[in-house]
Amino acid sequence: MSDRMLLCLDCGNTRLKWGTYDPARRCWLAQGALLLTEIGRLPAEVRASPGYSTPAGIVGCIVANHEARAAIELGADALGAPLRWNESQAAQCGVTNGYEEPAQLGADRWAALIGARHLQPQAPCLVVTAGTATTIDRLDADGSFRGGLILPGVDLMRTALAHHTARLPLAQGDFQELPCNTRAAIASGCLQATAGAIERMFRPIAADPAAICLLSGGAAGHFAGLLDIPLRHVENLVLEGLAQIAVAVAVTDSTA
Ligand SMILES: Nc1ncnc2c1ncn2[C@@H]1O[C@H](COP(=O)(O)OP(=O)(O)O)[C@@H](O)[C@H]1O
Ligand SMILES: CC(C)(COP(=O)(O)O)[C@@H](O)C(=O)NCCC(=O)O
Ligand SMILES: [K+]
Repeated sequence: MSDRMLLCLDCGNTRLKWGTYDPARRCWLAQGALLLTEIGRLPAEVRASPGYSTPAGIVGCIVANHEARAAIELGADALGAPLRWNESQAAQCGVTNGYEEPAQLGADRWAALIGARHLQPQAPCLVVTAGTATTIDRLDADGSFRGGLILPGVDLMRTALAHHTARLPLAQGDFQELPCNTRAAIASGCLQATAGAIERMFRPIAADPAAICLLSGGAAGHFAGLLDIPLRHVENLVLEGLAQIAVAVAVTDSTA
């Protein structure tokens, strides 16, 4: 396998997250994020990052629209490295996919499950990514993805209330146990809905002392403190999975 750097790209519905990965030392050189409106800056950002050299390859996952996809493909051309979009599959990197139609599972959820499998190989995991949407996915200790939930992300919940009611503002309130004003009631309701769904999904695995919830995504910090379950925060679990996929792909390509 080439020891050259690999670039991983996770394009969600709000932001493009990127990371440069050193496969020889198995560590990140740099990570960053751009709003979808800033995708054109990707080549410049990545080139300016610590330890940059032309990547041997780029592995990405995308759940955003065609415009974002086309812009990223242009960026990959500018960086002079081949780009491979990873899709959800029936099995990959030690994870098997329990979805009725494996390809229907969001490619970001799939990569996050692979990241979880790598970081907690022996444990039953609840894999939570809190972004535009919040996803709550169950991964058993043998690597089987058993199914999961899609909720509006915490910001989307607040936005939906503001857009579809006459009297509710776009609230930025703090969390309160028993809110006594509208802003705190909205903010706390959205956070409790999310935390409650996570804790409910954790219940079936809670008896296993190794069971853990892996929490990632840009909105994770809003409710992490509310969760009363074993928790590990991972800065970007999707990128962790993409790095494992990129290494596996590079091995396959070099032996083909
Ligand atoms: N600087 C920021 N810009 C945009 N969203 C942010 C920022 N900081 C935190 N967030 C939160 O992160 C969420 C986006 O997280 P992210 O994991 O990038 O989502 P996605 O994968 O859907 O693009 C937003 O909905 C918001 O709650
Ligand atoms: C659920 C999602 C919208 C999450 O997207 P994100 O919050 O990361 O932008 C995305 O994973 C998706 O479009 N999934 C396809 C449907 C599915 O997973 O069943
Ligand atoms: K998500």
